[in-house]
Amino acid sequence: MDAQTAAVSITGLSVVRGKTPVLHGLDLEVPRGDVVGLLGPSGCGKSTLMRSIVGTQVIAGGLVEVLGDEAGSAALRHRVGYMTQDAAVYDDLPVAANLRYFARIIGADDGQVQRVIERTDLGSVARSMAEELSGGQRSRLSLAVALLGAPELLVLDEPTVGLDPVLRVELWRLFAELAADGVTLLVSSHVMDEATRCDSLVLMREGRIIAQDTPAGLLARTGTATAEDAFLALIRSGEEAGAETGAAPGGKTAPSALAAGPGKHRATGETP
Ligand SMILES: Nc1ncnc2c1ncn2[C@@H]1O[C@H](COP(=O)(O)OP(=O)(O)OP(=O)(O)O)[C@@H](O)[C@H]1O
Repeated sequence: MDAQTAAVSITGLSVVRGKTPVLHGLDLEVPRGDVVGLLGPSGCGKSTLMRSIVGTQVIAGGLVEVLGDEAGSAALRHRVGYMTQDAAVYDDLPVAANLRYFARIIGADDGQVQRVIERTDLGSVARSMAEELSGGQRSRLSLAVALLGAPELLVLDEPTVGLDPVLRVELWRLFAELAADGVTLLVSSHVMDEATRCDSLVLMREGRIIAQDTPAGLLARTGTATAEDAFLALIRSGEEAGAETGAAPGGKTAPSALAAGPGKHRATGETP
């Protein structure tokens, strides 16, 4: 996969946060137009990987290329949307005013504000204060902010956390609609049952990618029925391989599934 087809191309990404090595030489390719699930237990490095992709993370080594440009470069400002775990909206502003504010910052017009309100089905609460929104509406407002500027890549950090199953299904339906329009989505979650909604899955553990495959491929390869069991089977096989070779557990247990490709640029970020 080259830069024409890959939305994200990462080679040898290492990140140290504080004094702790958090990512250990990751290789990753995200195909354009796919919904890619980034799954793994809390603390495994999902947010750090996402921050590296959107260019807000200082990296210790490696190459991160996004839509053919260096991660975090000005050329990507309108092409990449990022939704962090905490809703970054103003509680004391109405929904529409929040969106108009963020639209001004990136130079998007009011037509775009209207478009993302419709897209995220927030029309009925457009005049409500953000603090009055339900959890699901608040998540959709954060998503609406990320959608301003019509990004080609959406990086969504645990967008469904804290939502009930019905709202989660609604949000995943919206992700599928966006992907059908050609948007690439990288969506993190530690809810394994969301895996089935993705075109492909990236499983992480302890700062390493232990598998990248389609949901069906992952189940077939591990002989399991759920993503959760597949994850556990991969960990077990990694530990067994580690015991045989003397390698540390949690290392790459499925290197053949990793489609590493040549990144061209070194990513630079703003925060450690
Ligand atoms: N500012 C920081 N300084 C030092 N270590 C940090 C910092 N932020 C995160 N870490 C550590 O980096 C590791 C990866 O954190 P990260 O937030 O990327 O994990 P995550 O998989 O997204 O977790 P979660 O699912 O809980 O959000 C964790 O061990 C965490 O403690």
